[in-house]
Amino acid sequence: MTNNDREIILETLLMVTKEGAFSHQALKNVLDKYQYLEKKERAFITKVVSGTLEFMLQLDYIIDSYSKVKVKKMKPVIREILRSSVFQIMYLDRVPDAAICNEAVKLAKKKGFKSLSGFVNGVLRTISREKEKISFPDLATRYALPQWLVTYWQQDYDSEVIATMGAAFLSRAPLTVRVNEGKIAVDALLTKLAKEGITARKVPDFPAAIELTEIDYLEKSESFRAGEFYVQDLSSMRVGVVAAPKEGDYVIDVCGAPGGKALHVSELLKGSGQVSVRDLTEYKVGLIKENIAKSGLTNIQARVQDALVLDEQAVAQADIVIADLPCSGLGVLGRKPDLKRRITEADLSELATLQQEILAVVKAYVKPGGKLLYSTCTINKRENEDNTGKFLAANPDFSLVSEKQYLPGIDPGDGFYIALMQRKTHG
Ligand SMILES: C[S@@+](CC[C@H](N)C(=O)[O-])C[C@H]1O[C@@H](n2cnc3c(N)ncnc32)[C@H](O)[C@@H]1O
Repeated sequence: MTNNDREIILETLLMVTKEGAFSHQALKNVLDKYQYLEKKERAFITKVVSGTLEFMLQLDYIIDSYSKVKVKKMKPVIREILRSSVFQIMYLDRVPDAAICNEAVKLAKKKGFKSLSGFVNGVLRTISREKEKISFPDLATRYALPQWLVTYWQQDYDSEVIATMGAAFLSRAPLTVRVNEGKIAVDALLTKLAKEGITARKVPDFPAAIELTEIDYLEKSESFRAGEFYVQDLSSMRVGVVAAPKEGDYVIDVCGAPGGKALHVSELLKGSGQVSVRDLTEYKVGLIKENIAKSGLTNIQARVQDALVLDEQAVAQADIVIADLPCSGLGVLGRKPDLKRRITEADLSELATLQQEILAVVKAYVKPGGKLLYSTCTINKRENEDNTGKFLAANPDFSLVSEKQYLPGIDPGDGFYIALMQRKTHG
């Protein structure tokens, strides 16, 4: 890889860590800006930027262990050069360590830090020499997790579970998609994808799911553009299965964008019934509408509706209400490196309160005898089990049918929580 690639990596990391950009946006911006890059170079830049951000909390520990100047006190350019180089030394074998050090030194000089090039060289060469001996003092550094989050989880999970989740977040999960069986059978899609050069296989216990590997750009797939499959994690597919809609059911999804779960439920209704999907803004509802159009499903409509505001027309109308609510997203930390650095403990409590407020409004839409499904993609008892417990305590006309927290590395798919409740037929 060229020094130019490394300069682009530096530019991208600075956009994220200094200017506060989201990592996927920063990466998209630079890859759009440098259109001339070859596919191999784009892949390298993406890998190093994503990996550096994902492992950052651990990389900083390593650098601090071998540098007199701590990461927090470093000039941003030097800090990002060191972080991305240490990521390569620790986790990529394509480039020899000596070349990584040389390129880092060259880049520091080019960026006007000639006086610090010896420092960069010294720190990186020491880390390269000592790398086999590096050990991590705790779960937070071992799995590149914020210390406050590990402490928070330790209230509810033992260290072994947290370690398993931490390892799962750092491993690359294959991309799972749900086959739109109204359009194509699973086996037929597998044959079609093979012809398109996409490697795919079925997932045990998830009849409509397939896993894709070695896929480079989804939009290139004709089947994807034709709406024959939809990108959806296994955990999220469980919502449709647990909701188990019956023929003719009327379903309201109160926080539905971009529409994954609602589309699944609409498909399970096999052309019968109706699904009303809502979200807060025109933009979000636009995303749902695009996905509905692509799916070819006709028993589903989308509209703007604030879930915190009662929709009088919907009171006692729904056989099933799906409340897949905004949450802290701790179950998908592996896919969202920004979240790890941004989320705070205060956010967790705020979200738990918002979820309670939404549930208190949307419960009214459930018919007597109907179901309320509450789900989140997080691992946090305050948002999950505690909220369900509070809801049931405040609403004796509802009872718990089932409840499960799915944990990454332990259950297939992302971390996820689903509670199914039922409204009593009378009283
Ligand atoms: C977890 S996501 C939903 C994912 C969706 N169920 C799916 O499967 O594709 C939560 C959604 O809640 C929406 N949201 C947040 N606050 C809301 C509110 N007050 N009313 C309606 N939707 C809201 C967000 O815009 C976001 O799209």
